[in-house]
Amino acid sequence: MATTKCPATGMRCRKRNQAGLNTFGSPGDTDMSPKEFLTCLPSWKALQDYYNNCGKDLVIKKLLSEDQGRFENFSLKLPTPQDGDILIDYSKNRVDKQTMQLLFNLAKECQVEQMRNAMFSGQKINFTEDRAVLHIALRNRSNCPLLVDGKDVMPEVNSVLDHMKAFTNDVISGNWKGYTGQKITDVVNIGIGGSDLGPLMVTEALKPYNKGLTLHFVSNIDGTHLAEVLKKICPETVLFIIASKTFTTQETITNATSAKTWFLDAAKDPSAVAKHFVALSTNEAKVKDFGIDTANMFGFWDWVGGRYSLWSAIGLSISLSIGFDNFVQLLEGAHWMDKHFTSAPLEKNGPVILALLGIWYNNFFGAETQALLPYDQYLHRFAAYFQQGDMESNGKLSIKRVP
Ligand SMILES: O=P(O)(O)OC[C@H]1O[C@](O)(CO)[C@@H](O)[C@@H]1O
Repeated sequence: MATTKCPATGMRCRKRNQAGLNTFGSPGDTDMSPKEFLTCLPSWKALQDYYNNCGKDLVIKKLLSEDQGRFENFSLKLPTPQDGDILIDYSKNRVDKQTMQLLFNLAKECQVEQMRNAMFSGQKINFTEDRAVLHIALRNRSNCPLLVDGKDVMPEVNSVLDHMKAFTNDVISGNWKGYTGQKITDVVNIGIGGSDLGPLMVTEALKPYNKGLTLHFVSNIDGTHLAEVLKKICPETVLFIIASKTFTTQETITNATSAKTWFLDAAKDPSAVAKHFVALSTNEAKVKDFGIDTANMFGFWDWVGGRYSLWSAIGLSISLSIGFDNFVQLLEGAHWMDKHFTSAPLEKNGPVILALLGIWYNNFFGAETQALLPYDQYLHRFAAYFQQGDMESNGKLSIKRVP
């Protein structure tokens, strides 16, 4: 069987060929570096030529004054079922019609649509770890079967959601009591990376929907992060969520252990841990070792990437903050966007257009900085969340600058 190098990693990509995906449309073996591989594509060369000839001189102010219909031509309105339109206005970018056409040609030559369909059908497109990339199953509100290794993952997804619902309702209503019989008032999520930033960003963004519990997030290995939170809470009324896909991450386990010591100093009785500690993880054995009752464990699966895990049990802190019904609405919104992504043609596809603009700026303008400037104070954590996704996708932390 022919192997190809993956342009993203340079690794030989037998797995991807086995999945019937011919990497980036390239037949057979190649010894090219990933960058060479990509830059040899005719669509890439056409973009480079266009950039050299006129793309580099595009000026937004001039583009706007020369084309009265620029806003209409370079924007998308995506009508949501209940919440009005999402407007994606990309008219204030250094692109013209020709640039966009060449970018769409690149996407087609790189088989973006085929790769997207492979991802949505549970194929193991994460060939370096031999895993499916299926966070979309977590928000698959249509509930249509999604198969990984021939097995429908939806029953397990729904069963964890049921567990999250029952638990959320119990804690918010006060049915769930602490070791002295008091209701929970504070929730501390201990995690890092995707097990922290996604829930932190969403609970901040959706603060107006908060149902009454106070949420805290601890991620830093510097003990003062936890110490400052411990000053604000009481062992009798706190719930610790230990959020870790692997349950081996040093920062998280260190902070979780300190939290447990602090708690037991007050409670004295190890059986009280069950009332105040829950785990979100894929690693049942490690959760048990830590001393958390697996009845209080909310599971997920290896096909959930850390940076996409807020849609999984890792979103329990979100559910506790805004209530389970609102958490489901969040899943519905993401599912709606997934449907748009899978059905809209590339030229009218919001996520595809935004990604292509990134490719244009990053590679042709050499822009190293991308600024996210949310006006809305509730979105103030968004940049950190986005940066983690960006860092992990690129395998490096990129501080970027748009010229
Ligand atoms: O959830 P875990 O296993 O503790 O990992 C935390 C984070 O560390 C990473 O593995 C690397 O940053 C992320 O992917 C993940 O979100």
